[in-house]
Amino acid sequence: MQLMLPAFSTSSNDMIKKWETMTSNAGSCEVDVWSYLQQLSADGISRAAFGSSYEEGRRIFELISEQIFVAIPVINAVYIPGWRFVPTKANRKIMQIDREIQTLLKGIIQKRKKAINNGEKAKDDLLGILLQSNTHENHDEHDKNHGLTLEEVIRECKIFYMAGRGPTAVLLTWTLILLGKHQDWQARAREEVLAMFGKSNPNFQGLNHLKIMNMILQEVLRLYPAVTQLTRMVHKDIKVGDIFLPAGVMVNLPILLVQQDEKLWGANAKEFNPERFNKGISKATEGNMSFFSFGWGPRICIGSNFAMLEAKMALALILQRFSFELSPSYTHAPSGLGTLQPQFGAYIILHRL
Ligand code: HEM
Repeated sequence: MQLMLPAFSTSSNDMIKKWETMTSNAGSCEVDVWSYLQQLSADGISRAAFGSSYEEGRRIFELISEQIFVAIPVINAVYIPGWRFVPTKANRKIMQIDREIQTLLKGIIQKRKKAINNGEKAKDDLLGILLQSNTHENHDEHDKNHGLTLEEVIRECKIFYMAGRGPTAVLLTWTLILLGKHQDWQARAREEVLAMFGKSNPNFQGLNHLKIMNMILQEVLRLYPAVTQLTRMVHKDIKVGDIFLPAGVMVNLPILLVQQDEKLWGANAKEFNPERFNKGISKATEGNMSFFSFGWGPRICIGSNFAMLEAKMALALILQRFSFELSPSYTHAPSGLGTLQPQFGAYIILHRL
């Protein structure tokens, strides 16, 4: 994870520089932080996973967003087996975008493979790690018996790209909104950051020791989980408590509802109170399975440490340089399509420190 820190630092500092320019005249300005944080998180995942900056990978991001936009109505429609192979307008668009993404990613991968074959050291990013493990395992990219095929490497990169860029922006956005509203917690978080780093660039060890910030991020994840629900299929008949679940049944796990349930979290379940995480997650949950913003079990999010480190880096840099409050033009309207997003943006007033 430590190797990813320079990527997070570069992306966050790029965003901070833009905000500094915007506040340079009046000392303060109103910003819709949602769009900046989406770009920050896209940039972070791009640099960390592909070593390419957001600017270079912009076309890929545009394509993935376009594909999701076209695919959502198709996914939400009544399921008909084999329908996705019927050449409807939407299906043809999805396939065309897919081909374009594959071509772009193939270009990046092939450039890297050439460099590795020419004796260059593999880069310390996800793609570099996948390709290097493949050069040991698999000298023939079409040999399906060893290592990953080129298509599989592409698929892995695409999953990372898609799974990694959205939720961290969501976490950071709700954090700024809540800290904009709860000035006492913003002040406590800033005090901790300044005591740890002063105005210097945050380092890995320091970020891992920010207790107040960790409590704040846990509480934001509890109240505004980026992924609001999970679905699982029951594979064999099972009894859970008094409920019998036959094989084949789909079960919905409503993360958001469980994490705000008063029976599990007490009468103040819906209030923002990071203090509840003061003694860690197991104390806060009293041993219940009531906090699972990153999922649970074998399919738990593999990017949770990545997301927390990126969020801490960005938040520490913001707190060092700005104080902020909610703008009167902010409308609170969390919307749950895909991830839990602020439907009308996240308008914050930034003040230069
Ligand atoms: C605050 C940020 C994030 C949240 C709240 C989050 C949440 C989740 C959740 C709820 C799941 C589903 C787990 C399950 O089915 O049990 C998941 C899966 C996944 N996440 Fe994240 N995630 C975040 C950031 C990231 C990042 C930054 C990456 C990549 C670097 C990432 C990569 C993945 C992948 C690849 C999966 C699929 C794992 C699998 O199916 O085996 N996530 N995430």
